[in-house]
Amino acid sequence: MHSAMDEPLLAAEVSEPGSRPDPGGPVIGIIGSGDFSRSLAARLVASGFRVVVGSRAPGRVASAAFPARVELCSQGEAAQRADRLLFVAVYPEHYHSLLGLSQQLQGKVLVDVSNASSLSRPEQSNAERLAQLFPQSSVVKGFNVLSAWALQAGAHDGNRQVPICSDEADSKAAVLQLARRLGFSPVDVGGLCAARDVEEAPLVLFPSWGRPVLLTFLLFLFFYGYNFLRHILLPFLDQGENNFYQLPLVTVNETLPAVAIVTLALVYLPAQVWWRLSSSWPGEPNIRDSLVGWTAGCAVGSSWAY
Ligand SMILES: NC(=O)C1=CN([C@@H]2O[C@H](COP(=O)(O)OP(=O)(O)OC[C@H]3O[C@@H](n4cnc5c(N)ncnc54)[C@H](OP(=O)(O)O)[C@@H]3O)[C@@H](O)[C@H]2O)C=CC1
Ligand SMILES: [Fe+3]
Repeated sequence: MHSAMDEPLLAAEVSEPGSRPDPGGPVIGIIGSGDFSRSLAARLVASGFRVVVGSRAPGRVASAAFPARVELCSQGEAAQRADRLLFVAVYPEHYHSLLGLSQQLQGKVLVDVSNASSLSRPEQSNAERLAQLFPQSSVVKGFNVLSAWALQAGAHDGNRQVPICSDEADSKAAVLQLARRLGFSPVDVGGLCAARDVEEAPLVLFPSWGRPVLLTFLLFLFFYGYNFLRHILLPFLDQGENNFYQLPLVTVNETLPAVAIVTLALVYLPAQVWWRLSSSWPGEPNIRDSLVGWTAGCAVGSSWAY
């Protein structure tokens, strides 16, 4: 029996990640001709894909804004011509203006690239709203964590993980595959209910840093208090020595190395101890694997220690 799983997800299936798809393969559509659309189109073309961009007014879009191989057309035409995947690169408040395209978008995969505008945790994510507006299409959330600049620059540096979620497994697989072809590292984060977190991810500054910062601050207070007692208060009470002028500089300087060494120990010692203990239990590879994770996860903490 023929199933959707038998169909190739994208243009010519290529097994090696570095290889390019067949330029005569399926067409990828983008609705909207703004910053994100331009960068995405450039990246898709550079990766060997055919691209159609649908604009409300294609005649008014500066043709130099897009690579020569990108075709600019009306939104309806782009929706029609895209074989399977269509990126919705318009702001969520304008999604309803696309309702007239429902017919052409039927059965297509809509990739919602929008970000949350605040961390107010609305009831519905943008992607869920898009899915509600277009029940005949399947919606995949993804690519929103990439800035237009990062899309153009490509995955040369740093962290280029792209969380992707959807309720439709086939559609999600197609977008995961596309992200990989563009040189990014897609991460399947589950169903569309995860979209709210994905949309808020670009707004969260230094995720997971709260506790390390608090712990470091408490350690600082502890050692500062200890040094104050030992070098300032006790000599003053004992011998009347006035060392209070040392508080802003000398005491801080005495405190910082202690904080650093304790933080470093907190970061590495638990993993080291467990590692040694677990190496004496030969049948416990899972514990060792999780320790590798622990040590890697301590990178954030170690930067504080330095
Ligand atoms: N810029 C970035 O770095 C990033 C953007 N994003 C997301 O991508 C989406 C697009 O962002 P961006 O490209 O920067 O935005 P722009 O303002 O640059 O472009 C938005 C485009 O939407 C189109 N559009 C369609 N319908 C309407 C409408 N009714 N009113 C106004 N515009 C409409 C317009 O294209 P036309 O006139 O041709 O129809 C316009 O160019 C947003 O959801 C954003 O959150 C996500 C990550 C990064
Ligand atoms: Fe280190």
